[in-house]
Parts: sequence; structure tokens; C-alpha cells
Amino acid sequence: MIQENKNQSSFGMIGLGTMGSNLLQNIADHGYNCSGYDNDPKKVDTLNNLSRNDIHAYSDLKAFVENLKSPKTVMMLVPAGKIVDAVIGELLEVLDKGDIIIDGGNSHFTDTERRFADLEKKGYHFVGMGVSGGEEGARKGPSMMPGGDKNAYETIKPVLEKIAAHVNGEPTVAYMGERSAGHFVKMVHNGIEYALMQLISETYEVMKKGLQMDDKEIYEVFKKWNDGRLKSYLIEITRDIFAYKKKGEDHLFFNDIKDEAKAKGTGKWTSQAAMDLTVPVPIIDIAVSMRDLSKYKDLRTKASQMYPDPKEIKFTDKKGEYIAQLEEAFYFAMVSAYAQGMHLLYSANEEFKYDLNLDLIAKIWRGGCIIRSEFLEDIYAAYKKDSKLKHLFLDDSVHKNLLKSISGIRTVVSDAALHGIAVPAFAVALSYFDNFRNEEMPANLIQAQRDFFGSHTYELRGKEGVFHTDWEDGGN
Ligand SMILES: NC(=O)C1=CN([C@@H]2O[C@H](COP(=O)(O)OP(=O)(O)OC[C@H]3O[C@@H](n4cnc5c(N)ncnc54)[C@H](OP(=O)(O)O)[C@@H]3O)[C@@H](O)[C@H]2O)C=CC1
Ligand SMILES: O=C(CO)[C@H](O)[C@H](O)COP(=O)(O)O
Repeated sequence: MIQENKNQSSFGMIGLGTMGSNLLQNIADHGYNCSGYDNDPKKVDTLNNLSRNDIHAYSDLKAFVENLKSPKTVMMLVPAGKIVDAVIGELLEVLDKGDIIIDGGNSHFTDTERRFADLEKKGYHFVGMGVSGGEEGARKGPSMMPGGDKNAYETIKPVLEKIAAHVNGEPTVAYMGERSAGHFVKMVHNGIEYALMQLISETYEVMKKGLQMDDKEIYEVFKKWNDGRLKSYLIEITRDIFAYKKKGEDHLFFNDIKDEAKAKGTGKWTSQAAMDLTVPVPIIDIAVSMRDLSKYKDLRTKASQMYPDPKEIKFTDKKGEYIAQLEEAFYFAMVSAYAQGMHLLYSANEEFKYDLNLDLIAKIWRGGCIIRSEFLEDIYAAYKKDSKLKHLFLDDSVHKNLLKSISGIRTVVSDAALHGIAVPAFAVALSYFDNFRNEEMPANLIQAQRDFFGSHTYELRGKEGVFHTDWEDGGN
């Protein structure tokens, strides 16, 4: 339990950028004396200029550490990668064995795995913790996914529970599991984030081109959806983006933004990890690929002249009625995005022995984080009912709701295909589902082909063993 001491700080933060500065102020707001350190003197000045007597920022690492109460607790919120290793290296020069180091950034889980083992060997307590909620979340209440040293988590738990967002009076933070579990869970959170953002952008494309709706009408749809079962942080901010005009301008500001999406990499890591674990997460894969395709503006511009739109891109004149189908389609694909992410967590847990609780993950994602949504209540209920649920599609309540939404997604995907409008995340959500419910996939043909050209062998129905055929002997 961290004790207060008037002269020394209970909590230290390294990296006083967007996340670090806001999280530190949040911690101080809850009654803890805090210290901050950054190698950028401007960030140090900005924090000191707040003139809070419960926050002291330093440009000197030694002075920063000396002002911390022992055993010392230091969190890093610096860019992921080599910088984290460099900061840990510097910290080991000034910390004592038994001190706690928390990495709150978006570190790759394999880096966290290595750092955890190394620091444990050296006698330091290491917590790899995903933090979500962006700038506002860090300041007012994020969702946090700590993993690693359980005793260290118990020490910092009272602080984390105070600064987290709260849903029904409960904090959106919990110990995720062993070693790199916290950063694995955060990575999958971000993969789902990519998928949901891609789905929302495709929904916009359908409304704009397929239904020829104007920005005001599209705003009204997102507004309405945010009052219903699609209520979520990402729909809410999309609604607000559809209302945002710069002072003195008459058009929506986001229309001035280039159509080239950037990425820091957590979505790609999710797809890579899923492929390594042989878990299909195609809706996340396609979201990553579409951000990548968006960067090829010159190729897209040339191709748009070579391959014009079909004669009629408008789906229907009855846009009011169509929006109900689009809502069903969105619901269906959104469920698929969460289901694929949860499936990945289920399998990673088996493989990496993290000791994850999927119900607890859904519980702490209900508030504070970027993918918080009304639907997370259903996910939480499903895993609470059956903590060993292998796939969300198999839950009774999800099953009932998916059945009611299939017609909407089939309509939207087929209309989009006929009218030349790209909805790859919707399409992949539907095809994933159609194969998930397909007892007889055509994978036997793939096995035959592999054996034909590479003698890779195959297994037979109803017969034990592994077989090879000389396909060129003509058969009978
Ligand atoms: N922004 C967001 O919404 C979210 C970010 N994250 C993750 O949190 C981490 C921090 O992100 P964010 O706050 O946005 O990043 P910022 O770039 O805003 O802040 C990072 C700060 O760390 C400082 N820094 C870099 N190297 C060192 C060093 N060796 N010693 C001390 N300070 C250093 C930087 O200074 P300088 O500028 O001089 O390099 C900067 O002030 C990242 O891993 C990010 O992926 C997680 C959730 C949400
Ligand atoms: O972690 C986050 C939210 O939870 C970050 O905002 C996320 O890193 C943004 O990712 P990208 O820059 O790849 O879109």
C-alpha cells in the first residue's frame, strides 16, 4: 500500500507527453504526491507551470528518483520500442532492488515478456500495463490492463482503482494475468479498435455514395445509433466529427483531411500474433490492409480513371428504410469484430498460459477505453455465464441477435458489390460467419492440391493416419 509522505512523492512518471502528463494529473487529483520526468524540458516546464504543490517535474532523472518514497513506483509512458529499453537501462542505475517499474505504453507483448523475465531475475518488480482512453481517458479515467508481477499490482492497485473510469461503481482496471498478459490484451483491444473504425468508415461510404445522404443526414444516423444498441465511444465521436466545423467555415472540417490513414502498428501486431497462433481475425486483417491501401493515393487516383464506377452507384431511393438494414449490418459486423478478438484472447491464453479471465476483460472494457460500448455488457454477460466459452457466436443471446441481423448484412454486402462500393470489413464479417457455420468447408480440395504438387500428405475421413497419393498415375 502506497503511503503518503509530505516531502516525497508516492508515484513517479517518466514521459510527460499526451498520456503521461494527463495520467499524472489524474493520480495527483486523487490525493497522491507525484513526480514527473521527461527528457524534453518544455514538457517539464508545462507541468511545473501548472503550479500544483502535489506535482513536481524534473529534467534530471537522479533528482526525480531521489524524490520518490521507497519502495519506489515508476511508470513509463514513453514511445514503445527501443526507448523503453533505454529508459529501463537508465532506471536500473538509480533504482533499488524491490522497486516497481510499470510500462504503461503500447509495448509489443514479446518485448514485455523479455523485460519481465530480465527484471525479475535482477530483483525488480515489473508490470506491463495497457492503458486506453486517449488524452481524455488518461486525465479523467482510463481503462487499464496490468499484467506481470502480481505482488507489485497489489501494491499499486489502490491508486489504479481510484484513477480508472468506473462502471456501475466498479473500476475499469483489473489484473489481467502472468508476464506479458496486460500488453497482449491491450494489443487485441487495439485490433478490435481498428476493425470498428474501419466498419464505421465503410458505413459512412455506404450512406454517402450508396444512399447519397448529405453530412447532416449522416450525423442524424450516428446520433440515433448512439442512443440505441450501437451506443459506443467510437460512434459517439463519429457523430461529433459530423458536427464539427471550424469557426467561420460552412463545411465539416474532416472533409479537409487527406484520405490516407496512418497507424502506429498495434493493429498489425494483432494480425501477426493471430496468424502465429493460427486464429482467424480477418476483420482486423482487412482493417490493417485498408489503412495500408489508403496510402497509395497516386495508384488509386490513376485506377479510378481507368476503372469507372458502375452506371448506377445509388442503392435505393428509400434511404429511410435502408438505414434499418444498415444498422443490422453494422450490429452483425461489430459483433464479429469483438468475437474474433475474444477468440484470439481465448487461444492466446491456452498457448501462453496467461491465466486470463475473458469476463474480467470484457468487464474492464465497458468504460474508459476506446472500444467501450453497450455491446460489451452482452460480452461480459456471456463470459460471466460461461467463462470457458470458446467463441462468442456460440452464446445463446448473441446467437439470437445475430440471427435477426443476418438479412441486413446480406443486403448491404450484396448491394455494395453490385454498385461498386467497397465494404471489405462488412464482406469479410459475413464470409467469416458463413464459413464459421459451414460444417463442410472446401478445405479437402486444398489438401488434395498440396499433396498433388508437393507430397504434403492428407488425412482421410473415418480412417486414422496420414496418406499420400501419386495423383499423376491416372487413378483408376
Ligand atoms: N496517445 C494516445 O492516445 C495513447 C498512447 N498510448 C501509448 O502510450 C505511450 C506514450 O504515448 P503518448 O503520451 O501519446 O506519447 P508522447 O509522444 O505524447 O509522449 C511521450 C513522451 O516521452 C518522452 N520521452 C521520449 N524518450 C524519453 C526518454 N528517453 N526519457 C524521458 N522521456 C522520454 C517524449 O519526449 P520527446 O517528445 O522529447 O521525445 C514525450 O514527451 C506510447 O507507447 C503510446 O503508444 C497508449 C494509449 C493511448
Ligand atoms: O492505444 C491507443 C488507444 O487505445 C492509441 O490511441 C492507438 O495507439 C492508436 O493507434 P494507431 O495510431 O495505430 O491508430
